[in-house]
Amino acid sequence: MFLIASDHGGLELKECIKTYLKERGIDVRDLGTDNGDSVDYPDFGERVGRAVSAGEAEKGILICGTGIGMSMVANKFPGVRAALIWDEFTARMSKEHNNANILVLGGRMLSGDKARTMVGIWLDAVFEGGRHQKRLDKIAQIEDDIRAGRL
Ligand SMILES: O=C(CO)[C@H](O)[C@H](O)[C@H](O)COP(=O)(O)O
Repeated sequence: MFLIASDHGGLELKECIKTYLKERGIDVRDLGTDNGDSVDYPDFGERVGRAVSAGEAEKGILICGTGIGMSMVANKFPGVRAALIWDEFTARMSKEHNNANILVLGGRMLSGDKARTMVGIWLDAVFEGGRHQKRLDKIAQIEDDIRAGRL
C-alpha cells in the first residue's frame, strides 16, 4: 500500500502528487487532510508513520509547509526512514543511499513540476545496499537499544 497525507500547508501539492502517482498507475491512499482548514501536522504525519512502521504500508509521502514538522513526526516511528528532500540530487540519494520509505516534501517550497520530478526520481531509483545497508543497520540498532532501555 502507498499512503499520502498532508496538513493545510501541503494540501495543494498533495493533490498534484496524487495526480502524478495515479498517472503512473500507483494506487495511493490519502489519509488527509482534505480541506484547507488549519490543522496540526503531527496528527497526519502519525497516520503514515504508524502504518509504515507497522508494515501495513510499504511507502508514504508526507507534505507540510516546509516538510520539517512532518519529518520530525515520521522519524519517531521505528523502521521509518523519512527523508526531507528539496532537489533532484537529494531525491536520488534518499533512495540510493538511505532507502527512504517515506518521502517528505515542503508544500510551500516546491513547484508542482519540480515535486513531480523529484517523486519520480525517488520511485525509480534503486537502493545500493553494501556500505549503505551497514549504516541503516546501525540506525535500526539504535532503535532497538532505545526500546530496550540501553540508550
Ligand atoms: O511546515 C509546517 C511544519 O513544519 C506546517 O505546514 C505548518 O503549516 C507551518 O508550521 C505553518 O503553520 P501555519 O499554521 O499555516 O502558520
